[in-house]
Amino acid sequence: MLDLALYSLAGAIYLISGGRWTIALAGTVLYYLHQSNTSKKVVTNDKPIKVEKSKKESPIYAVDFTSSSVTPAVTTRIPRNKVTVSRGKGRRSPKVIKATRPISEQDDATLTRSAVSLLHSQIYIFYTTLTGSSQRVARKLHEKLTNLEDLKNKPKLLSLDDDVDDLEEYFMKTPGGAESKNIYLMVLPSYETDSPIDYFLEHLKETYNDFRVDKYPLRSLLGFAVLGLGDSESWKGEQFCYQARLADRWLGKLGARRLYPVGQVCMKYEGEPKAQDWINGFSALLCDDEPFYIDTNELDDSDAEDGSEDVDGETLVDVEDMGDIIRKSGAKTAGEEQNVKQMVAKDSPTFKSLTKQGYTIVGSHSGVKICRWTKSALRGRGSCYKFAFYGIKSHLCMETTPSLACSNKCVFCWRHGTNPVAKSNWRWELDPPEKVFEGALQGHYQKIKQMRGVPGIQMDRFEEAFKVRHCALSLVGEPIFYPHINEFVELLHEQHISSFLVCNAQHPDQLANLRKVTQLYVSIDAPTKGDLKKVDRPLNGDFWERLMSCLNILKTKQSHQRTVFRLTLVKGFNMNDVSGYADMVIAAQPSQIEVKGATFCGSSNANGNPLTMQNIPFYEECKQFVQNLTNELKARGYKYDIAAEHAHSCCILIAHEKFMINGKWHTHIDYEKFFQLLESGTEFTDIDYVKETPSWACWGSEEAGFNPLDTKFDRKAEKLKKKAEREEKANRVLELQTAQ
Ligand SMILES: Cc1cc2nc3c(=O)[nH]c(=O)nc-3n(C[C@H](O)[C@H](O)[C@H](O)COP(=O)(O)O)c2cc1C
Ligand code: SF4
Repeated sequence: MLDLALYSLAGAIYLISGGRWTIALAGTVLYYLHQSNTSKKVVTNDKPIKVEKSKKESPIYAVDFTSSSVTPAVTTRIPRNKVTVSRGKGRRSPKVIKATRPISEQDDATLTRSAVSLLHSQIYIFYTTLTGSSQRVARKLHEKLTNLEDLKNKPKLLSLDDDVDDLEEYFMKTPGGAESKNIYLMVLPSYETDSPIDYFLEHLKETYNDFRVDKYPLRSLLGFAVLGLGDSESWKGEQFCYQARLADRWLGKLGARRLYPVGQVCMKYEGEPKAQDWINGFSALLCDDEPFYIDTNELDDSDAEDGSEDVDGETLVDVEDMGDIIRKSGAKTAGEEQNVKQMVAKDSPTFKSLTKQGYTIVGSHSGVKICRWTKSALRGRGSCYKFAFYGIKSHLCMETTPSLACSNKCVFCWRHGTNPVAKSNWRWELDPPEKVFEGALQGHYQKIKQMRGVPGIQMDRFEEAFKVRHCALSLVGEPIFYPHINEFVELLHEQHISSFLVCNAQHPDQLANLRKVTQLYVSIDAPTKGDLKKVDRPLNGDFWERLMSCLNILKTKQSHQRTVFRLTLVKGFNMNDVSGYADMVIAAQPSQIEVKGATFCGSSNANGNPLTMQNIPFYEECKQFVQNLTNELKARGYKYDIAAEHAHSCCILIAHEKFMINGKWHTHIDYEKFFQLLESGTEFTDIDYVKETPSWACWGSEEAGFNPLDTKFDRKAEKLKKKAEREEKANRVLELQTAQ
C-alpha cells in the first residue's frame, strides 16, 4: 500500500514538474522505495551478515558511529519513510510534502558487527595548517595513538600540504585498496578566507560529482573521524568549524563510515585540553572491544540542519523549499556555492606571510615585489642575468603576478602551506585588469620611493625607475591562470612596457589562447613524468599530458612567439637525464633555453621545502649540464649552441643558431622594434626584433656576464672594510683618551 502511494507520488512529481530538482525528488522517492523493497541482508566488509533483531544490549548503540548522508546501498538499508502530500501553512496550491523522519524502532535497526578489530587497522592522521595549531594537535593525536599498546600498526602522520602530493592517492583511491584496513583521521582548522582546506574540500566534492569514478571510493576504509579547530568567538554559529563539518560530511558521502562524531574545538577558549578530550575519546573507542554498529536509521545531519519544521515526528516540507533541501542533502552543500572567496584576503595568514616577505598584495589575487636586482641596479651595482641575456635594466623592471595561486607545489618554491592552489579552475573573486595594472605600478613605485635614503643610490637611475619599461610576469604563482591575462598584457604594451611571461606548462588551453608577448617562458622542471612529479608536485593528475600539449602548442600555435624554456636545476632531482630534456626541446623547438641552478630558500623544517644546500648545484656543474645538453641536441641534428652566461646568477643561455647573425650572437631584444611591429599589425616572429649580445655577456667571456660599467659588490670585502674602519675609529678614541 505504501509502495503504491510512493510510486504514485513519484509519478505525479515527475509529471507536474519541469524543474530538475523535482525530477531529482521523484528519483529520491523511487530510490527510497527501491531500498524499502530490498531484503534485510546487510553487507559489511563485503561479507553478508545475517541481521538479527537488536536486543538493546550495548550502550554504544545510541552513539553516532555511522556513515553520514548517502551510505552505499550495499552496506545499509534505508528505512521506510512515510510520505504524504498536504496543504501547508495556509498557502494556496500544490504542495506540501509531509514526510516522517525515518522510524527508529529497535526492530528496524540493523546491527552489524565489524569483522575487523579497529586495533588492527592502519591509521592515517591528515592535517593541514596555516598557523601551526592543527599540526600541534595532530602530533598529539599521533603520539597518543602510537603509545597505545595494542595498536598493531604505527599511525602515519601526513600533512595534506607537504606530504600528500596527490589527493587522489588517498581520497579517490585508498592505500592498499579494498583489502586494506585503513582509518582516516583528519585534523582541520576552518578559514573564512581562502586556504588549502578549500582545495581539499573541492577535491572531495569533485570526486563525488565525477561520473567517471566510483561514487563511493572511500567505502573501503574501515572508518574516519574529523577533529575540527576554530574560533567560536570570532566565527560564531554556523561559521564555527564549518570546514571540519563539511569535510566530515563529504567523507561520509564518499562512502566512508564515521567512527566518531566530528570534534569542534574553539582554540581561543577551550584550546588544546578540549582537543585532548576528543583524542582520548577516540583512543578509548579504538580499545573498546565492543563491536561498533551501523545504525541505518541515522539521518544525515544535513537534514537536521535544514531548518524544516518537525511536527510530531513528521517533517513538513514546502514544495518550494525542496530545491533547497535537495541542494543541502545532495550535490551542493550549504554555503559552498555562493561563497566566492578572495584568493588572498587582507586578514588571511597568506596575506600576512606574503607582506612580511616584502610583497605588496594588489586587489585580492595579484602581487608585486621589487627584486634584489632592482635594488642592486639602483645602487649602481649589477643588474640580473636578464640584462646580460636580453638587455633588461633591472631598475626599469617590475616583477609582478596577476595570480598568486598556482597548480603546483614545486620543491624549490618557498610558499608551501600558505600558497593558494587550484587545479585548473579560477575559484576566487576576480579583479579587472586595469585594477591589477594600476595597483601593481603603484605598489612598485611605492617600494622604489622607499629606496631614496638608502646609501649608494644613484639619483639618475632612481629617477628613471619611475618609468617602468619591463614587466616580468613571474614572481610566484601562475600568471596565465588569470582569466584576463591577455587584456593585462595589452595594458602593458599600450604603455610600451615589455612582457616576459613565465608559465608552468600546466594550462594548455590558456597557453593556446595567449596573444603576443615579448618573451614567453615555459618552466621545464624535469624531463620525465616521474621526476616532474617529484619536483613540481603538480595537483593535476594529468600533469604530464598537460605539459606535453603545452610543448606542442609552443611548436605550433605559439611558434610566432619568442619562446624560452626555463630549466631550474636541482641536484638529486632533475639533473641526470640530458637526453630526456633534448626530447622536450625537440618537441617544442623553443627559441632559447635558459638554464639556472636552483637557489636555496629555506629548509624543509621551516616551510615544507625538502631542499637542503646539498641540492643546490655549483656553477661548474650547471656549465657541464649545459654542455652535455647542447652536445646531445647537436648530435641529433638540432642547431642550438651556448650563447651567453651570467655566472653571478648561476645562469646560462642556450640559443637556436638563427640568433647567430654574421658570426655574432643576437639574444638581446630591440624593444622599440617590438612595439613598432606590434602596433603595425603585421605578423612577426622571434627573429624580427633582435639586437646584438654585448661581448661581456657572451659565453666564455672574461666578465662572464658582469657589465663592466657596474660596480662589482663584494660582500665579504665590504664587511672587512667596514670592520677595519670601526677598529680604526676605536683606536683613535683610545689614543685620545690616553692623551688626556
Ligand atoms: C583569517 C582567519 C579566518 C578564520 N576563519 C575561521 C572560520 O571561518 N571559522 C572558525 O571556526 N575559525 C576560523 N578561524 C580560526 C582558525 O580556524 C583557528 O585559529 C585555528 O586554530 C587555526 O588553525 P591552524 O593554526 O592549524 O591554521 C580563522 C582564523 C583566521 C586567522
Ligand atoms: S610553479 Fe612557481 S609559484 Fe607554483 S609552486 Fe612552482 S615555483 Fe612556486
